[in-house]
Amino acid sequence: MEQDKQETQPTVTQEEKKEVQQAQQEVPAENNTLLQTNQWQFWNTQPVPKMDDPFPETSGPIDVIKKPEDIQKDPYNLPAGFEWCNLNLKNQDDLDQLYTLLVENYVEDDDNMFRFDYSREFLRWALSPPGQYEDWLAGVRVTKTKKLVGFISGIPVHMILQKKEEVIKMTEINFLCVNKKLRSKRLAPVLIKEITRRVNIKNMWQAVYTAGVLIPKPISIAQYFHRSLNPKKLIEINFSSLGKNQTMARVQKLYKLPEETTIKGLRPFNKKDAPTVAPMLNKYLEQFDLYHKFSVEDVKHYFAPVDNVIYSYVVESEDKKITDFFSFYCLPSTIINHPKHNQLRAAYSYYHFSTATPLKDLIYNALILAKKYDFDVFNALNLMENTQFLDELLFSPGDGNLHYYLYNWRLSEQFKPSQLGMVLV
Ligand SMILES: CCCCCCCCCCCCCC(=O)SCCNC(=O)CCNC(=O)[C@H](O)C(C)(C)COP(=O)(O)OP(=O)(O)OC[C@H]1O[C@@H](n2cnc3c(N)ncnc32)[C@H](O)[C@@H]1OP(=O)(O)O
Repeated sequence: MEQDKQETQPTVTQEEKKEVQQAQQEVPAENNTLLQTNQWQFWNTQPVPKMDDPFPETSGPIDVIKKPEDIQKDPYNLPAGFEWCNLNLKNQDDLDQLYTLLVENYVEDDDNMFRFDYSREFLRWALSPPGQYEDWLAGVRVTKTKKLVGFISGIPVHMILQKKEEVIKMTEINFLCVNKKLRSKRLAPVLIKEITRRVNIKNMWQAVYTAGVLIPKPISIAQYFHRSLNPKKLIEINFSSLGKNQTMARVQKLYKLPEETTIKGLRPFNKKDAPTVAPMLNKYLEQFDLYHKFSVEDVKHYFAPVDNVIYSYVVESEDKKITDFFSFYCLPSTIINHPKHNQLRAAYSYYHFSTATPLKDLIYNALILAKKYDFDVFNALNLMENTQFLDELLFSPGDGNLHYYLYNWRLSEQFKPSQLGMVLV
């Protein structure tokens, strides 16, 4: 939800910006008491840095690698009446069950007005990348009814940290979810321990994940920014509101976009572009301290356009050379209990690179396309080089933070959002 209720371009001075950036590097003040009581019953047992640990001289793993024979062979015990399952998203019934679990129980905003509604096609796309392991989509079912009540996913990623040459093969964890009726029963730690076991079996010892909640210990804290595309609807659903002295007509005029894109040579990405796009994207990402190194197969999978899932574009020069790239993904939210609207259509800025067209122009064209595809809002995090375009393209800061985490890896520094080169869906 938009934090700034003013539907105008935020007027933030450079100094204020610096302050915000600095604050983001520190643990938020309201969590100081948690920090002192050190109350993390589960997280205190895990190989993650403590909130107040000093930064070491060098980065590296926290726990030693276990010998294969020391990795627990059997799944972790579940409470009586529940059982483990592997989800196969090619199976329509499994896909339907996962969709239903998430659409009814997954992440909501702080005011419980919106809940993510990842579509079935989106889940299939996000959870079936090249090299996926079938037991990394771990579900918990009620033994009697087989109803899916818990889930956690891992996908393989090849990470580069702090500009080192070495690729660290790890897992990206996402979609941790427990049915609302089973909350606060310590099921989440069991899901996390079980996926850890399944990842360790594949001889991988690190993970990357993001969460709205604060747990020990974020490597960085990014912030969401929102660009209105359909201001009338956003105001009607209380996502944003009219500022003082503003009229709906003025706000609509402010956010109006052209019907057609403005960059010559802009066209949808095609799988055939992957061998060119993969090295260019990796080259762009090299400037950041945390990123996933994309293979050609990854690029084909992650960026081949799919309606209502992923939209990707390249800019081609007159001599047919690809110079720039941008993409955004489609993640609607259910609008909880609204008399008129039931879904917020949100586009999220994903990966991009630019060698000829300024980034601001690329994202301006992403906005035009997102509007054309009937999205209500375009969201972006303040990571990578995104602060270059947020102000000028009329994004307003949101009220939620996104914490980035690494499992079993201690960093020698706290990352600023601008050091992050990775977007998790
Ligand atoms: C080497 C490989 C390693 C692989 C694993 C790497 C780690 C992956 C880590 C997971 C990355 C996930 C990335 C995403 O998917 S982030 C999205 C998370 N999902 C949601 O927010 C959906 C709505 N909420 C729920 O479904 C439940 O509230 C969940 C399932 C989140 C917790 O269920 P419940 O509310 O019924 O709680 P509990 O009684 O079972 O358990 C309480 C314990 O769980 C800790 N908790 C709560 N929320 C989170 C959270 N988002 N990440 C990590 N830990 C979390 C909490 O601090 C407490 O521990 P401690 O305070 O006592 O210490």
